[in-house]
Amino acid sequence: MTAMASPSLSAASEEQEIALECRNVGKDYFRHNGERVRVVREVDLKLRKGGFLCVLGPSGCGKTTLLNMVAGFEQTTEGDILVGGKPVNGPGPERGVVFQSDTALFPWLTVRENIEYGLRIKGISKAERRKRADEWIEQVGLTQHTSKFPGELSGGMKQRVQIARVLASDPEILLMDEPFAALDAQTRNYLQQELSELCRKSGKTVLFITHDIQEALMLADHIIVMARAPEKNIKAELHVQMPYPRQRMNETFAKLYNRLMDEIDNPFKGSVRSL
Ligand SMILES: Nc1ncnc2c1ncn2[C@@H]1O[C@H](COP(=O)(O)OP(=O)(O)OP(=O)(O)O)[C@@H](O)[C@H]1O
Repeated sequence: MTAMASPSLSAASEEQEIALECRNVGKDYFRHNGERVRVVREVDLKLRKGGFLCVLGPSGCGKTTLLNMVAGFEQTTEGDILVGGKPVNGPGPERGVVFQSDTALFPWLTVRENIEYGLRIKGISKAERRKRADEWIEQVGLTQHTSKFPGELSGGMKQRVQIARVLASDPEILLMDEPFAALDAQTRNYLQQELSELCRKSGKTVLFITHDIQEALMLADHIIVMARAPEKNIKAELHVQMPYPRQRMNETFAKLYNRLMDEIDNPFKGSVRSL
């Protein structure tokens, strides 16, 4: 493994269209005692259109904070975030967010109504809403459950509704914050395959947060490893060249898994490592 300095981490070569760019992004929070804490530090990255970037790192390293800034839910303290070349100043329809928890669904609306909701806000006609919602319901395998309420669904089904709802609005970038973390292993594996296939078919750009190395290796074409404070956030990057659909039980997978494991376990060495 070679350590190498990288002034700007890049999931995109210069000639590829850039969907998302973070330039020296930092975020401070203030503790209840007034102490200022920098939780995101000097994040530089580029994500190409159609790319699948996983941000991997231990609990508390600032993954969700970074995603929230890209989503426009939080402001940066330092640096800039650009989506499609335009600065992010708040949430926008070109970014669709899938959360870890199913509380993002409206419990009083059916599966179809939940998916139609965002389309209604956008002023899309009733017939078109119905058509789009039903197409996505089918894509995520919920046709038998169209008229059920979230309370009548399993955790995996609810996450599928969230994914369908976001994809039905046709955002350019999908921002996913540990969307499968609360699911059992079997459902999680199944949904990873499903998501990977959906994203490849639709050509969506994805920023996906996880602390699960296997999940990152199943999904991403590019992985960045974040470290906890006080170091600079990004400590390593990996371009994953395994073909899709991926198999967990092969030698390359195991090798990359071990490299990432080492990287997460090891103290930060001061320059970004290319794995
Ligand atoms: N609103 C806030 N005010 C103060 N500190 C915060 C706030 N939100 C997050 N933090 C702190 O910022 C740090 C990073 O939190 P963040 O949720 O981004 O980490 P994470 O890597 O996503 O963790 P996890 O994997 O556990 O979700 C943590 O130490 C957390 O306590």
